[in-house]
Amino acid sequence: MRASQKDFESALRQVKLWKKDPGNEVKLKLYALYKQATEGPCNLPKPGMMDLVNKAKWDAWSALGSLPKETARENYVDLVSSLSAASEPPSPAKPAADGEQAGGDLVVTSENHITTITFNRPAKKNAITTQMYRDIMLALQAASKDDSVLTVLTGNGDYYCSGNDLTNFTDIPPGGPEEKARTNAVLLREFVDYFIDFPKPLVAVVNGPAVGISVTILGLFDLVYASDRATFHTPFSPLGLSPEGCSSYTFPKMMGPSKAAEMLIFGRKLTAQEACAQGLVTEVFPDSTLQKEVWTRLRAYTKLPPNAVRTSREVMRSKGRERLHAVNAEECEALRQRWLSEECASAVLRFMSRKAKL
Ligand SMILES: CCCCCCCCCCC/C=C/C(=O)SCCNC(=O)CCNC(=O)[C@H](O)C(C)(C)COP(=O)(O)OP(=O)(O)OC[C@H]1O[C@@H](n2cnc3c(N)ncnc32)[C@H](O)[C@@H]1OP(=O)(O)O
Repeated sequence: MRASQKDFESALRQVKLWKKDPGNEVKLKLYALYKQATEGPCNLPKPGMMDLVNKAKWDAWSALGSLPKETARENYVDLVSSLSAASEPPSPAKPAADGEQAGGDLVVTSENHITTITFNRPAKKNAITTQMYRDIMLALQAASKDDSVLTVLTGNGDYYCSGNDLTNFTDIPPGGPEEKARTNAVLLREFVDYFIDFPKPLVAVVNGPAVGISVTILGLFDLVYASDRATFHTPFSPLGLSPEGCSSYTFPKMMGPSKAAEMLIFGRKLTAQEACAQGLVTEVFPDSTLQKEVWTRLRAYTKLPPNAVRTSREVMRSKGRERLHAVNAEECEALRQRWLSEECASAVLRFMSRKAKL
């Protein structure tokens, strides 16, 4: 099968997520194939004998002779997929040595029939930018059609996600705040709709604290596995906001109205154990074993007959879907109005001037 540009880009992202160093020999092979695939045959002058690293790279690249770019691309994808298949579960993305984040703010990988979407903005506690909302929708769209059985959301670094990036509210378009609020409401509704309509089991691996919209949408997930370091916080009132992600419906249903009110109206932060007791979290794991235990379990789940899994999920979900869409529409309209409020504007300003922390 020929590797497309998309396969190649996905392989490049996957390499950045490898936890283990594959060794110099593999790295040289990957380097040479990458250069051949993107630039064609090596026509650089040979580095001097003492320039050991660059000479090794030059040798590896030159050894590919006139191999066509497409073949190099294909060989690169094949090599990455063979090495990934033999490796450990997908590891959280690691920041590059110079502090730059590998793989962009959102990293999507697919292996062992699991598509993993990783928030990868650890320096900002994985706050979700407008671009990330769009990329999550694209990733869900692709995951709904790929050969994966499960789709996982997780975070890289110490946080799962600190919710909506509060600077999303600061670029005001020519149409003024009203236009911004209207556009945001439409986009938010579309974003949440993706979760409501997603056809495969959705799993959250909550590796650390979760805030705002990253918590509310958990009510639309099938499984929520959490580290014992995770906390669950929806500080909407202090921000002059109101709940979204269908949480105004899913949370009271799941935990009862008064526990939901404590979280969604009064902003009470839950520990992972409390969230588990309230039904928001499926199971809590010690932070040190979360990754190993969860990925082993998820891999076992992918071995179940996929059509049976999908059918069971569909019969469990179909009855509530229409209701969820109506709730989503209502929540987004309430938020459109909240975004135009003085309470919300001052909360965002307070955060921007760093006087406010949760
Ligand atoms: C397609 C759809 C597009 C539509 C867009 C519409 C948006 C829809 C939104 C729906 C409604 C809103 C839902 C929410 O999610 S509300 C919750 C918002 N989140 C917060 O209020 C959290 C704010 N952050 C904090 O309080 C603290 O940062 C936190 C407790 C999370 C961590 O504190 P800590 O002291 O450990 O770390 P720092 O504060 O120093 O943070 C490190 C850097 O990260 C930046 N940061 C963290 N969180 C956010 C955030 N949510 N938005 C922007 N930036 C964030 C923080 O500023 C630090 O940056 P610097 O190092 O540069 O100072």
